[in-house]
Amino acid sequence: MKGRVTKSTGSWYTIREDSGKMYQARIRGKFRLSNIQHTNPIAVGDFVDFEIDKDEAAVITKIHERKNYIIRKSVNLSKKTHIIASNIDRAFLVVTVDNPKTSFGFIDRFLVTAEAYHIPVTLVFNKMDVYDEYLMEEVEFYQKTYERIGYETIQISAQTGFNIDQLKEKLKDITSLVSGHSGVGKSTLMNILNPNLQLKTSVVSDFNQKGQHTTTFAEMYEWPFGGFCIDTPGIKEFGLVEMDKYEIQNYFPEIHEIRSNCKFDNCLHLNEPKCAVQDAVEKGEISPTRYENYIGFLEEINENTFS
Ligand SMILES: Nc1nc2c(ncn2[C@@H]2O[C@H](COP(=O)(O)OP(=O)(O)OP(=O)(O)O)[C@@H](O)[C@H]2O)c(=O)[nH]1
Ligand SMILES: [Zn+2]
Repeated sequence: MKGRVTKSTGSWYTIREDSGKMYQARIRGKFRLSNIQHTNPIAVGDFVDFEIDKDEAAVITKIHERKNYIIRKSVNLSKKTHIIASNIDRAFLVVTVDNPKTSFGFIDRFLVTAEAYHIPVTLVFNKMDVYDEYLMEEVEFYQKTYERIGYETIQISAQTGFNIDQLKEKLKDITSLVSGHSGVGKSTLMNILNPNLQLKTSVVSDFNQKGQHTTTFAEMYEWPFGGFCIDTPGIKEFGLVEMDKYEIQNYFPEIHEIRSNCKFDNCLHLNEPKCAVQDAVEKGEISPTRYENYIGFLEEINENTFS
């Protein structure tokens, strides 16, 4: 049988069979032993083969190759990482320009990490119902900045329902991740997209009241209109993936596109002569804030390397 892992506790895995029927499954030891890189051999989002053994228990027999996956550092001290979720078709980053204001820095950090993970991103501008003319212009400025380098954007209001049908069209039939920092209206949005999600919120708080481990696990939900959403409680942003200083430019599409025009192959676009990227910033073809954030991320990497 074939299915997809929708939830994992570490020893039990919930599998949604292709027909929609749910199973509780275990894994065979060999998966654990063969896993040298990650603490969890199987993650939410994985496509798996499974069978029902002689004791009527479901057992996972095979994991299909992952298209992509997101990770976090393992809680124990090992060098291994924990796979949070896999096979994500698109991430939707909910942002607001007021109450709270999402910064370019936060957005760019998210985009760089998503690029490193090979996950396309749509920027969702929420709370459009409350913006005055000035803030609307700010939204449009952000949209222009990101659309011209290839990111999709959409304006919505989770409160009034503005453009929610258009957003559903984008979420339909794919596996998505919805992120955003605290207060942007992510929960409000999830609840209008899927009223069943309200259940989950209360389950999580019960769990915490018992004084148990507060690490919550990712879980995959089916949207009522088709497609899946991977919820990662407690994870507001991706952790920065470990990167080499020469690698970062690959995750800025507008830099990546023109870097071969720089005089030096190993140009970092800081103050090297005949640098196509610095020229493009000067001509206004590359957004100055994007360029500043590129330099900021480079500096962070340098600090980590020397400490
Ligand atoms: N005006 C307006 N308010 C909104 C909208 N969406 C959410 N809000 C309000 O913004 C506040 C934060 O919304 P939440 O849905 O709790 O935000 P969140 O992103 O889930 O925040 P955390 O729970 O901290 O992660 C609440 O007071 C919502 O009522 C919107 O489209 N318009
Ligand atoms: Zn350069």
